[in-house]
Amino acid sequence: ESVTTGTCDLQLVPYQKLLDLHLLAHGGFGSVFHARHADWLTHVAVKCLSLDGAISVRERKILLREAEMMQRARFSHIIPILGVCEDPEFVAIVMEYMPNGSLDALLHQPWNVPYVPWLLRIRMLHEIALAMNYLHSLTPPLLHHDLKSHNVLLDGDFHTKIADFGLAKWRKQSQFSSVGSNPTALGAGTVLYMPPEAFDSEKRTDATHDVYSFGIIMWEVLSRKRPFEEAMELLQVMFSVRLGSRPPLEAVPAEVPNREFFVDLTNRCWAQEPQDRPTFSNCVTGLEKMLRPYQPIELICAVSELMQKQELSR
Ligand SMILES: CNC(=O)c1cc(Oc2ccc(NC(=O)Nc3ccc(SCC(=O)O)c(F)c3)c(F)c2)ccn1
Repeated sequence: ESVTTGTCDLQLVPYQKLLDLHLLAHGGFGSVFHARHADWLTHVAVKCLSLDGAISVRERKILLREAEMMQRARFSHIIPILGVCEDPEFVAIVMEYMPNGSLDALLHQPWNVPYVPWLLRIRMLHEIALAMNYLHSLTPPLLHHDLKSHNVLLDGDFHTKIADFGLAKWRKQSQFSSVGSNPTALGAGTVLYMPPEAFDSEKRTDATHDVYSFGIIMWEVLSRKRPFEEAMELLQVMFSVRLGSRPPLEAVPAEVPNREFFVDLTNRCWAQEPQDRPTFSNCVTGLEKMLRPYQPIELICAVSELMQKQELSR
């Protein structure tokens, strides 16, 4: 019993197989629950659209479109979809549960995570660039347009998985829906990762929009600071970004290995002119060079060091 979308089929998950459902995240247009699957014996994340009451035809269509997109986006560093639940009174997407939460939480909760090894940070940036390079190399390219640290999730081994909660805004009906009209209606976090051209209602953003967002994420990973946290208003961020202002590169610590490379790559990713930004394949090539000098065992030690310190600070 499965739903065929695109190449391989999705499992149809009966609602009664989802045990111990409890709320993980809630937004204007949807909710995400944690659950255990009765047969698979694994933890799953379940996303349903929580519009008023009954499941509308429109709601079902939107969720199935998201499932198709996730199906099309299947890749090693993109959150894996496991199935869809299509009961009369409950329609949802079932996907892998990410036990280590979001990159945003890892970076900005120093009391929980006192230290994030540089080597692990470089691996994370490399994996995000790989995932985005994959999306952009699909035909037609799959543009994310909401890449932010909140949408980067971490599995049990702290490997990154690109996600798109999309709870605060209507699913992208078209890739080129310009947000110039009312960007502050989007989730607050979104504006911080939007390139200057996105604030021009005439202009359409393209693949370089995601590269700009990646530049902001790179700064955030290396500085462990929130971008533009000094700004009082999102409108301030929009105007200053359009005038060329960016988070301060001095916040990238001196002890970052190959600091010059990261400062340069960050500057190029968040360039004011879209055509001056690198492609994700350029980013992957550069980041791979940064990882090459390390032995695999060093990464394993970095992850276990993080786990131990996280354990201690619990
Ligand atoms: C502690 N652990 C957790 O809290 C947790 C929460 C969790 O919640 C969700 C996260 C993401 C999604 N949905 C989603 O990722 N959809 C989607 C759509 C399109 C594309 S393709 C690119 C694009 O077009 O954006 C794509 F890559 C992804 C969701 F439904 C639930 C999942 C796992 N663990």
